Parts: sequence; C-alpha cells; structure tokens
Amino acid sequence: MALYTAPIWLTLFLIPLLLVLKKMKNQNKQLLPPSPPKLPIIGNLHQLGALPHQSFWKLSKKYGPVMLLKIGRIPLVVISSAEAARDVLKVHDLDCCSRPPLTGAGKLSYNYLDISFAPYGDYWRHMRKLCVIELFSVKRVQSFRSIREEEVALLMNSISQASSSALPVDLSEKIFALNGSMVLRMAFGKRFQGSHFDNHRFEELIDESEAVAGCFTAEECFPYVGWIIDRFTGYHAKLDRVFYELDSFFQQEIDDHLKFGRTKREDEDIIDVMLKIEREQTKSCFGAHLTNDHIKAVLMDVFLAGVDTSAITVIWAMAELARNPRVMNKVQDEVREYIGKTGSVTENDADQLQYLKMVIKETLRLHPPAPLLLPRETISHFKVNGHDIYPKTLIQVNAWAIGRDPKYWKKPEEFFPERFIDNTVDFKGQHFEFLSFGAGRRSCPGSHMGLTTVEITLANLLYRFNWKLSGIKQADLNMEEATGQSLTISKKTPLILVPVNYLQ
Ligand code: HEM
Repeated sequence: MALYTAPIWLTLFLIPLLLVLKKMKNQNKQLLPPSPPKLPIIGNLHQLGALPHQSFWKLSKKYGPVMLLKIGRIPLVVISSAEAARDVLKVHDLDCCSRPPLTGAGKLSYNYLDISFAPYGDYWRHMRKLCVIELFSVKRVQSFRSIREEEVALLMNSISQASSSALPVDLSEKIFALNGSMVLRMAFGKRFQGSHFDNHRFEELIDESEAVAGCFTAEECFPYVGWIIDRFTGYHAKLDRVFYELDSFFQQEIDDHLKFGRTKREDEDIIDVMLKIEREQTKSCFGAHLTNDHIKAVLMDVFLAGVDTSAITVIWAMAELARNPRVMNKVQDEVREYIGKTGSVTENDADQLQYLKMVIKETLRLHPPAPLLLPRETISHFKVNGHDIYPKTLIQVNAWAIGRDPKYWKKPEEFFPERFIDNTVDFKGQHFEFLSFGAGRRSCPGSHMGLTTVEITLANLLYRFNWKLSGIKQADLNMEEATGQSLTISKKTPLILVPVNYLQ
C-alpha cells in the first residue's frame, strides 16, 4: 500500500510545483519595453526635463519607439512612431482607452463627471455621445457662427486702431482674449468685458486649472513621502482655490439661466442646452439624473480643451508665417483674391481657402497644441512591437515627435504647407504620422469647433493686415516652447507684430 501511495503524494506535490515553475518561467519571458537607466525612488523623473515631449524624443532615439519609464512608482510607456501609435490607438484602442485617475483632474471634473478625464466605461460612453450630438455637432458649431464672426470683427477693429498709429500688437494676448470671449459667449451667452471676471482673469484661471489638472501629485508618484512635497508646493491649496473660483462662477451662471423671467434666446448657449437635457432626461441615460455637477464638469471640459488649443494654433501659424514671407504672401494672395474688397472673410469663405487649410495643417504638424495628446491608462495586458504592456500603465503618444520624424516627413523641420498638395495624409485619426487631434475612442470630439475657429481667425488676420516683425529679423523670431505647462504647450514669448492695414 505504502509503495503505491508514495507516487500519488509525490504526483500531488509535483504537479502544483511544476505549474508554479512554469508560471515563473513564463513571467521571466515577459518582454518589457526598453528603459533608460533609473535612479532609486524617483525612477526616470530626472530625465523628463522642462519639456517632456522633447526629452522623450531624444530618449526614444536611443531606446526605441516603445519605451518604458518609471515616474516614481508609476510605469509610463512612451510611444514615438506611427506604427506603434497605430498599435496603441487602433489595434489595442480598447485595451488602453481609459484615463489615469489624477487628483487635480478628479476634483475639477466633479469626480470624473466630464468627458476628458472620465475613466472608460458606460458613463463616459453616454456622456461623450450626448456631447458629440448636442454640443460638438456640425449643426451646433454652425449655431455659434455669429458669435465667432462678431468677436473676430471686434478684434480686427482693435488691431486696425493700432495699425493706424503703426504700433506693434501683442498678438498672443489678443488671440487668447478672442478665444476666451468666444468660448464664454458660447457657454454663457454673454460677454464679460469690464466685469470682475474679465478675459484676463479668465485666461489666468485656465492656465492655473490646466497646471493642477494635468499632472500627478507628488503623493501619487511617491507614496508615504510625496504628501510632504505637495504640502511644500502648496498643490492642494492651489487646486482648492481654482476649483472654488470656477465652481462659484459656473454656479452663478447656471442660477442666472434658471431665473424666472429670463428672456428666451433664439440661439441656445451651452448652459441652455445642458439645462434642457437636465429637464427632459429619462433616468436611464446615465443610470442617474443629470445634475448641475454634470453640467459644470462639461463646462470645465469646454474651457480647458477649447480655449487654449485653438489660440495656440493661431499664434504658431502667425509666427511661422511671419518668418516665412513666401508662404505669408501666397496665403494672403489666396485670401485676398477670393474675397476681393468686401472688407471681411466669413466662415463660408474661409472654408473655400485650400492653401489656408494647408497652412493650418502644417502648423498642427509642427506644433500640436497637446504634444503628448492626453494621457491614457491601460485596462488590460497587450503587446506592442513584441513588448508586454500591463494594466494600469500610463501611455503617452508623442504626436510632436512623430510629426517631425524624417521617416514620414521630408525635411520635417521646414514649414512647407505644399507638402499637403495631392497628399491624403490628414489629422482625422486615420494617419498615425499626423496625430494632432489624437485617434481612436478618445480622439478629440471638438476638432470641428476648433478648426472652424482657427480658420475664421487666421483668414481675417491675413486678409485685413500685412504683418511686419517688430525690430527683429525673421531668423531671430523666438520659436521656443513655453515650459511649466502640463497638457498644452504654447509659444514661450508673446508674438509681437506690427499690423499694416491692407484695406486703406
Ligand atoms: C485646434 C484645436 C484642438 C486641438 C488640436 C485638440 C486636440 C485634442 C487632443 C490631442 C485630444 C486628446 C486625444 C487623445 O487622447 O487621443 C483632445 C481631446 C479632447 N478635446 Fe480637443 N482639441 C482641440 C479643440 C477642442 C475644442 C474646441 C473642444 C471643445 C470645445 C475640444 C474638446 C475635447 C474633449 C472633450 C476631449 C476629450 C475626449 C475624450 O477623452 O473622450 N477640443 N483634443
């Protein structure tokens, strides 16, 4: 009996042991992406630099297009080629279409009730669908047309005054203010000039919100000790202040819209639309009722995603044109020939200007406002280029580096809009060498609104004025990127140009 039981016990012991050993062997076979050397505790944090997309680009030349970094305890995979971007944003889109739970984003989005920062799931799907249909559709964008045309006309008048005295204008300031006004009017249906909450404070608030929303706290990167750094930098106090200011502002606007006797407007603003949905909704929409917090979270998205991105694009475009007179003359000829002497460019006109569209494309290739898109978080395990990527990994796609890669672009550093003649490559999410609006499930739903704003602004600036540099040569125009921003990157120094009236 003992003779036979011994092998049975042995087998019962051996099988689990073999299984454990096999699992360990498989685990050893896992192929993580190459990594630059790390330091204890901080990992690769010291290699991020002031402009992470540029640092990642340099590192990727040595460590490849799929590269693993550690930011404290957080694993981060940086994607730097069109092929790997296709794998991540198309083939494995579903495996990595969530967003990391960032403290700042969580607070400013009323615990992820928005679209941009909400984790992937039913709620995000419903909310995104609702906003795509109700807020970002071609019809809705069209309904805001008069706002854009009026605001652009006001800007042209103010530049015209400066031009009559041959004064230089700070175009960066003016373009940010223009976009701020447009978004405020689209969201709240009124202008804020001269009030306590004027454009200047609004712009500051957007910058401050982006700075606290788009980054990890030290506590998230370094558990146990990070909170000391956060206390030292005043992160939470800053976040609370920004949240309080925006929240009271949004609440007041919602209350004003709910006031009895408010005159009904023909063109609904974003609060009108959201309040209508709140009134008419069926409970099944989100499994819960749409509340004021949902509305405020969407407003937050519209402000954070909608103001900076379009303004940054217009400013880079004007900077590139100012140092490329050949392109400047060609695009101005196109606009002026098409418009004649009518005095201004309408949105219908702007839509017909093919070379202008190429100028915008070329600007977005070289200067994508969100150079690393928005961070994604993986939901499940998958492989890219044979490398294992595990759940809860942060993914950043370096759209900026891919847009400058000589593998896909001839003379990539040159501002040459003609590269898009007879070229089907576009930024609509199907060509992974050109990712200014992202791709896949989390791609930008506001691209039509953004592009319409950029086109009408640029077309009028180019039609109404000739532009001269203020006391510097073209080659000396500062084209550096600003540091200290988190989600979007703008031009470092203000763009100062001298306007000369074309229509005397
Ligand atoms: C030139 C203008 C714009 C550019 C270049 C731009 C670019 C982007 C990029 C790169 C992303 C991230 C995509 C990804 O993670 O794959 C994004 C997301 C987003 N954008 Fe835009 N954007 C622009 C204008 C706008 C406007 C005007 C709005 C709305 C008013 C908007 C709303 C959003 C929202 C809500 C998301 C988050 C989508 C999600 O997570 O599901 N964007 N945008």
